[in-house]
Amino acid sequence: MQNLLEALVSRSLVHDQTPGLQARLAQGPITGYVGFDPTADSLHVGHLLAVMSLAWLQRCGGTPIIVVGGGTGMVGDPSGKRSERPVLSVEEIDRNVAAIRAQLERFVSFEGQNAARVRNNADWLRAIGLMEFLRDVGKHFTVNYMLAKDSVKGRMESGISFTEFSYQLIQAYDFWHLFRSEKCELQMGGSDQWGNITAGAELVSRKDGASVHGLTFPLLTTASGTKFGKTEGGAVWLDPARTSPYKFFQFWLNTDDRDVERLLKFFTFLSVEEIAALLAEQARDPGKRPAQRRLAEDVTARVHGPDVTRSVVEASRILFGGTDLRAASADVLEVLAGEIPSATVTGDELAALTVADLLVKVGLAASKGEVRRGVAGRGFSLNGAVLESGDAKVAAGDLLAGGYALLQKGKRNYALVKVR
Ligand SMILES: Nc1ncnc2c1ncn2[C@@H]1O[C@H](COP(=O)(O)OP(=O)(O)OP(=O)(O)O)[C@@H](O)[C@H]1O
Ligand SMILES: N[C@@H](Cc1ccc(O)cc1)C(=O)O
Repeated sequence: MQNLLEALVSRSLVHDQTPGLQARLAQGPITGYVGFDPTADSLHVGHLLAVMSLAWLQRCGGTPIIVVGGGTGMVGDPSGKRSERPVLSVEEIDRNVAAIRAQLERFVSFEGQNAARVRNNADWLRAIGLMEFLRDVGKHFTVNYMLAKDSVKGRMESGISFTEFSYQLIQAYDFWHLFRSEKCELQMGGSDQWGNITAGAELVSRKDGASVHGLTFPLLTTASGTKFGKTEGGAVWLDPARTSPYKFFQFWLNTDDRDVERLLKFFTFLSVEEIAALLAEQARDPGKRPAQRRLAEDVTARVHGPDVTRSVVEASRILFGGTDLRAASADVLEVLAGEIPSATVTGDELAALTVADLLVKVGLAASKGEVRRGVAGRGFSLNGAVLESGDAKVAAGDLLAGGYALLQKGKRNYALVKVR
């Protein structure tokens, strides 16, 4: 079986590790965890590295524990944050926990000897009494130690509440609790989590005299310097209601050539040799972007499932040319209708409207005059065929699957009309 550290190092997934991890892994598979705080009702692609690290742990024979932070979410992690986190109500936290838990469960297997486990730290943290906590946990840390953490140092100017200052001890308690109750010996997280992870290892060592381990992965930025996972529209979410599977797919497809090798290593299970072969293919035919395509298909399938991915791949093929529209299924056109301007008309309305009316209705032209001029310049198409006249009507028999007509202005502007 593959060694976890070797697997992660070969994919440049290791930013930092505690001494002795290699030696511990040489003794056999390990139980390890990653925690996710319920700051929103969905994970975003920035969380996917953490999810992949748990999947690798399982592939290497280890037992992954997913911790959802119903307790820590009440406190707020200052790591990597320049200002205080907003306080969420307990109801909101519990709702978010349920939503992200369902997303996380898709990435690991709950079968076999090393089946994954899911834990909610609300179950142990919400019950702790303050006196007990100060005595049993707080006593093991000096304020000096806590002040030296980057998460706190970075806030010395702007200020940090006592609540967020204590966060490192709460996360430390989790690690100790999981060590005690499930023999969990490894915690992984983004590089911003290093301070919290090492505080946990410190607590286990102080209370139980045992050594446990930590591993962090790099915080991803793109070649253009932005934090990975953010677009102008904000974060790229896993929840299809927040980021449609089509936009999710496009996010990966648009990966810069300079980033694609790194992202294939991080976010797919393709072997290093398979990745090298894809890049060689890319070098031969850069226009087809086989590396980006494979990345986008692979990640979208893992997050949204193979059926949705097939529709999305097909829909993007339609917009980027080179497909026979007559072969498009109603599902695919429905995916497209969610992404491009569209309008719905009844059969009677269709019979009464000209194509020029429809182009104006969906916003591809401001007026019939614009349609006339555009048609003269062969600038509009209907279902892939250049429009010869704006006065034509769309016959029911010309409609695509699902009762759709695809209108197009120039190369890049599309709209759909759905006939009810
Ligand atoms: N670009 C990234 N690369 C690697 N890990 C990330 C990335 N973004 C987020 N993470 C990981 O996910 C965890 C949770 O992300 P968090 O909610 O703090 O970030 P965020 O939503 O990107 O925040 P914000 O945009 O408000 O800074 C982080 O602790 C970090 O370990
Ligand atoms: N602090 C982590 C989440 C986390 C919560 C509880 C833990 O025990 C571990 C990690 C984050 O903000 O990403």
